Amino acid sequence: MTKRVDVAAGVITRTDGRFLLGQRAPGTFYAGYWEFPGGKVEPGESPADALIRELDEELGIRVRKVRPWLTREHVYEHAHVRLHFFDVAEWEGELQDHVHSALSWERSDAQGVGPMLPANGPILKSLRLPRWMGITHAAEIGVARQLSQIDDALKQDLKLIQVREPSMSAADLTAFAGEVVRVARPHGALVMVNGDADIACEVGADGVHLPAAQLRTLSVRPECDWVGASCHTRAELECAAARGLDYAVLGAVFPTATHPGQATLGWGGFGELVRGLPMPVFALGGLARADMDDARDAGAHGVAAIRGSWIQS
Ligand SMILES: Nc1nc2c([nH]c(=O)n2[C@H]2C[C@H](O)[C@@H](COP(=O)(O)OP(=O)(O)OP(=O)(O)O)O2)c(=O)[nH]1
Repeated sequence: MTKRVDVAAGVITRTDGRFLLGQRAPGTFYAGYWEFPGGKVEPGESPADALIRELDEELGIRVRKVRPWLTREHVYEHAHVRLHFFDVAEWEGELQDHVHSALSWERSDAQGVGPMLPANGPILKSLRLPRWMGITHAAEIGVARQLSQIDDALKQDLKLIQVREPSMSAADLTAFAGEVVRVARPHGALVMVNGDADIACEVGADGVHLPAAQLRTLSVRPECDWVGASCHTRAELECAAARGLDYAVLGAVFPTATHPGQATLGWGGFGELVRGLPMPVFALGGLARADMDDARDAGAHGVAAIRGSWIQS
């Protein structure tokens, strides 16, 4: 039977958005490959405590705060590894590497070093996902007004848009989504189209976002670069994970105008539901920019919002 090993690894991000990778030293397993700093969880230790210890031993830094992010499993020749990835939110000290051949600060969109450890491919893809997702409601406020709000938000820092227009005809959705893709491109923002992979492809969007009902009946992953889904329960989140989806959106955290009367999770309920999942999960429901820290403390990748995303015009 393959040995099972728990490993804790940390994403240490600089203010310019670059994250730290280390190159495995000669004489170790997969020498020369690049990894996130971290190491094995010892018996009786929590993954978070293991990471704090490893970052002190490996890099000489004192970590003040880590936030759970993703948990992925990978079967290597030597062991079945369960990797607990954390966001290293606060740390102190000077980096002094004691174990790697080299360290490098890398960008998620244009990584300069390689090869990465085989388990880390999806992690790098997850790091390309922006933290804030703006969700459209053009059918409610009018296409022209929505496009102008998108334009304003893109000029600020919006990098991820979900076109969600369940009441639009296919023709109107195609035209609107095509326009969103056109305005988003120069800003390097990703666009996902809710509910229709064919339209997503036709307009050159980056991906498709599946409503929960479509997720439940999905047999094969749509052929889009990015595939995400809306989830409300642990079973739906596990379904999204089992289908190899790139992200999920989970809500409602707080009451919303879109779904009045819907039961809410609060941050405690949200944190319970997302624990141990392999893909990033956005928090949704009654949230605004100011909620980002609470969301990430609860284990969210970021925040998704309809009303909270758009600067009123
Ligand atoms: N630290 C870290 N380990 C990773 C990443 N991705 C990945 O697959 N791993 C795997 C490789 C190893 O099997 C394990 C890390 O264990 P480790 O670095 O403590 O130990 P090791 O196998 O090199 O050897 P040792 O401690 O027994 O000397 O997790 C990553 O990004 N960071």
